[in-house]
Amino acid sequence: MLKPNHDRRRRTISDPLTMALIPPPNESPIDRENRIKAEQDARKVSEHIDEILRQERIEKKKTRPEVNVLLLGQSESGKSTTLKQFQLLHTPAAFHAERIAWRTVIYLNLVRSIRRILESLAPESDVVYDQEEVEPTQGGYIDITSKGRPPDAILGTRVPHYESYRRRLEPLAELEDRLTRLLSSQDEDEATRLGPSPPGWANYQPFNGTENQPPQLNGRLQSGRPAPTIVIPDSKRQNYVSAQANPRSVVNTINGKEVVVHQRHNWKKPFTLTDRSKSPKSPNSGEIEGWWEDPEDPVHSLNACASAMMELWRDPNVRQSLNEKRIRLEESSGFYLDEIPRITAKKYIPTDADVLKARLKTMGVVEHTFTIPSGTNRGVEWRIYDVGGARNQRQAWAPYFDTVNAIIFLAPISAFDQVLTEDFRVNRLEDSLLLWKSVVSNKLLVNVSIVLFLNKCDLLQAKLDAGVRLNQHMVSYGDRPNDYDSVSKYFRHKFGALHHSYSSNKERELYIHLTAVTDTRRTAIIISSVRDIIIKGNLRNMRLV
Ligand SMILES: Nc1nc2c(ncn2[C@@H]2O[C@H](COP(=O)(O)OP(=O)(O)OP(=O)(O)O)[C@@H](O)[C@H]2O)c(=O)[nH]1
Ligand SMILES: [Mg+2]
Repeated sequence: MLKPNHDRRRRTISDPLTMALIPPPNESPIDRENRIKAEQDARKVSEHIDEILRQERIEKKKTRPEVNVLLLGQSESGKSTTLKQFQLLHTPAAFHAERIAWRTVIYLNLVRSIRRILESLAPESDVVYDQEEVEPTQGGYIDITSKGRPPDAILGTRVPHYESYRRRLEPLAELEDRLTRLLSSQDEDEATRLGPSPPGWANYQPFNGTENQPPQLNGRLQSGRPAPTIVIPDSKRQNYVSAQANPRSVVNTINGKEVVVHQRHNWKKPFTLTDRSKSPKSPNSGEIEGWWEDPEDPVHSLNACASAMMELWRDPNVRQSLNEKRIRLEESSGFYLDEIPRITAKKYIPTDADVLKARLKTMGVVEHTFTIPSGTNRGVEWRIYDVGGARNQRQAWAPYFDTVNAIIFLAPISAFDQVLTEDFRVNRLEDSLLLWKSVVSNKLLVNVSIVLFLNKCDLLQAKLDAGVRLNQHMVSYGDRPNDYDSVSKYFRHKFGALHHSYSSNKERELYIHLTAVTDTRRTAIIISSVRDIIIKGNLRNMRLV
């Protein structure tokens, strides 16, 4: 029950501050004037303190901003893989929850590797074509050539059990079609496809493996080969797919088109566990415990072909034939051929490493946000933008240049002997160098921190160890040693020198890392250091503004 009023008043005036502010009952006019002046002074001091605190809050907000990072680089340079590493490091629970969705992509990557092998072994490919004999307007082109070898050497690579492999692996054509349709966005445009022939195709001289003939095009060094994708002539493609196959599947599975993920297309949704496969299952409800109980699931076709796939990949004749054609599938994106039993198992769940290796081309811009949970930069919000790197995607980059604080540029230095998928005339490394030059010299990016990842160092090492010589593709390398240390040092210097000469900001410090962004442990260390560098650069730039 409430006490009477006087009680409450007693409590109030027992408060020392209130007591102090109550004027004495016998206050003289002079005392009153002094008291009012003192109160006004005290109010001014208090207001001044309030203003200082307000300014401090504004400053604090300024120094704990959100950081916008843009991942740049050509297609297949490793941008999306770097984004996956950021996710794995900062939002591991979400990353793990999505692992199952990557199963479909991994299946497709595996099936495409098998198709590449079969296409390269097709008897039609044994026919000796000279580049000049191929009529580019007919859409038929071959990137296997006899140049430098006698035709009978090629005929000698015919694989004994080819027909049997082809027949046993035929169900994969339908599976590839199904997976492709499930994953593809509908709005992929022309230039991201491998066919028909790009303009000037007839000028392209495929990598012929001879030491004394780096191919020249338009007066520039244009050596290399496309990513290990074998394209066989349209007229000869039917052999891979059974005559009974759905005509649509013929189109989808053999047009060489790479599957693309578009930001508007939520491709992961259909592949996460569905209502039908929730666990635990309830009897007679039609629910199933897992996808492996669903007879429609792609795993069944894949699992049924597992032993044929393994035999094909382990067949010494097949390996020899691939070697002769200089097809190194081990270096290609989405390589799972060494792990067929694990990947095709009915209850297969992708590991972190599998997800990092999975290849799905990006179209448009994908955004990922996270907040740093601990340490000096705790609470800072990061926005990372992953863009498509193919040539027809690069116009989407510029709108981000106004607001970006830092760029992580990826240059895959193992690609010195490869050409762009979207333009067979252009060497990948040359494209990376040109792109790098245009980024560092861009005036809009004058205050942006730049970190350079010289990526795919693991593949570079393997390639050099396999005897591929850099100076056959980059004459400027001269007769320096063809080992990893010398080559990586050379690339570091080359990219550094371009930054030094063309940077729009002469004060800007460049941070270069030799990376293999599929390697989680090493990449986590690099990402932490990059994070600190970016934050530091960001603060410095804010003081300059
Ligand atoms: N071995 C190896 N593979 C890598 C490395 N970095 C990326 N990859 C693989 O290369 C493929 C292409 O990488 P992505 O991250 O998809 O390339 P991207 O730059 O996003 O390509 P776009 O989306 O077309 O612009 C994937 O299969 C990756 O797993 C690396 O350092 N070493
Ligand atoms: Mg990507």
